[in-house]
Amino acid sequence: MSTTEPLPAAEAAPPLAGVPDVPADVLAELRSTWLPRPEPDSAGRAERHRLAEAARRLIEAVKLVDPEGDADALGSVADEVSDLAARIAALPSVEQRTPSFEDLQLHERSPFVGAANPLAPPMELEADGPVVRAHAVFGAAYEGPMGRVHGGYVAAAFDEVMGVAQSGAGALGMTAYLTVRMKRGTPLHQRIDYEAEVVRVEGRKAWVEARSYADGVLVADGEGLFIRARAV
Ligand SMILES: CCCCCCCCCC(=O)SCCNC(=O)CCNC(=O)[C@H](O)C(C)(C)COP(=O)(O)OP(=O)(O)OC[C@H]1O[C@@H](n2cnc3c(N)ncnc32)[C@H](O)[C@@H]1OP(=O)(O)O
Repeated sequence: MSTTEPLPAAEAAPPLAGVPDVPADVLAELRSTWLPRPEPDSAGRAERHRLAEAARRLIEAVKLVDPEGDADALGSVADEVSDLAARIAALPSVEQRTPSFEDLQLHERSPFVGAANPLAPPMELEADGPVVRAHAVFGAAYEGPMGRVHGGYVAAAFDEVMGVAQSGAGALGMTAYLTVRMKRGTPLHQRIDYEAEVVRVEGRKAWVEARSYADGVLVADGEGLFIRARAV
């Protein structure tokens, strides 16, 4: 995959031979975990999303704050944030009850697209069908080389969009391997576009290809093998 031509529109992609025959209602439910991003189903969930967004801003601010600045001010906010963390930890935890469907949604919990996960940029998923399109902006907390996204996060973003592509196509596997060619640095603070599609399925194995672009320029491409668990 060395072209910078975008993949064909999802609607135009032909049905993929070999994809297991997953019942339509099961596929629809799977796809509903990533597209479209649902509105919060409760006031509490909306506030949890607002909290996660505030935590993202906190992470970014902590990453960027100057240690040569006012040490007393730094110490004071460190105490306050520590107190806040303790207050949040004292609230009821999702791990103390049976998770709901909404709790389990990728859009809720994922470290890439999860609205409730402050580690998620968050990435936005854009398309239905076998071709997944996504975009994300990575802040300073994701920095590896100066001004560029850390290679581990570059690869992890591919895992997410490839995982969604094979899941959405009904392959339902887990990543067995992932190869990412980092052709240029992935810049921080600007939109990175992704596209991924299942290219081959054999039995429980699905091969997925993906590409990422910054301002229309190919920055990385790769492929992965996803293997569906044996039927039990
Ligand atoms: C709505 C959800 C959307 C999801 C979005 C998020 C996506 C995130 C995706 C992930 O990050 S998944 C988490 C990271 N991956 C893992 O934790 C996987 C850990 N590994 C495993 O659980 C198992 O190794 C695995 C399920 C991948 C395979 O175990 P199996 O016991 O099913 O494999 P088995 O030994 O039966 O081998 C089946 C075939 O696959 C081949 N194979 C197995 N592992 C392989 C490997 N690593 N590389 C290449 N080939 C492999 C194996 O040779 C064999 O080939 P043949 O059928 O041709 O003989």
